[in-house]
Amino acid sequence: MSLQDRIINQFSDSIQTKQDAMASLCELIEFASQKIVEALVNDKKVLTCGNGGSAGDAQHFSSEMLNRFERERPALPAIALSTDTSTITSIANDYHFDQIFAKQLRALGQTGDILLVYTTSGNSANIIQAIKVAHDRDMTVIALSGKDGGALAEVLNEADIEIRVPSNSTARIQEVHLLISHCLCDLIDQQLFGG
Ligand SMILES: O=C(CO)[C@@H](O)[C@H](O)[C@H](O)[C@H](O)COP(=O)(O)O
Ligand SMILES: [Zn+2]
Repeated sequence: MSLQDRIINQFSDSIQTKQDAMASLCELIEFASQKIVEALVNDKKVLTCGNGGSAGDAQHFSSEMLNRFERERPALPAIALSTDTSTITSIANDYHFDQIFAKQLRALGQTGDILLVYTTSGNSANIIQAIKVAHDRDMTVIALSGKDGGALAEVLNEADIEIRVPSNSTARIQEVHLLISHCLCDLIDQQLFGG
């Protein structure tokens, strides 16, 4: 296969995964946006986390909340738990990597806040630990996942929302997670500030 054929395959797979996700996930994305809006109008905030490329997704979403998405509007409260290297390295060094998000959440998470997690496998232990702390704090969890949902699917409760991308490819799932993040930003702005 030529290099250009490989590119065409990547684009085709990405387009197909997005079409599959569009067909199955619209209602859940709408519901997740309503949960976030409900938290924001009650002076709560969104905390985000993920590993690797998903750490970037978490940071990407929080920056669009704190700064702006596509229109001028007031800043919205969000914190990415994957950005503070001093805190992350000290928690991992002194305790365990599994605790890097959970310990921050114990300090920053409050009842009614939203924990927005990004994980393609659903099996990242530090995400599972963060979800357990979120439940202790009566926070709602919104999980952007993929594959078979992994261990995450078993720790979520009925008040949480799992948006599982129908794919087994980490890259394809991440590409759809980014699109879902942008949908959430658009829907949040629309519900809070109108059209
Ligand atoms: O971006 C990529 C692969 O596309 C990687 O950095 C990937 O995010 C990392 O392997 C993560 O550790 C995977 O974590 P998860 O999605 O299984 O929770
Ligand atoms: Zn990636």
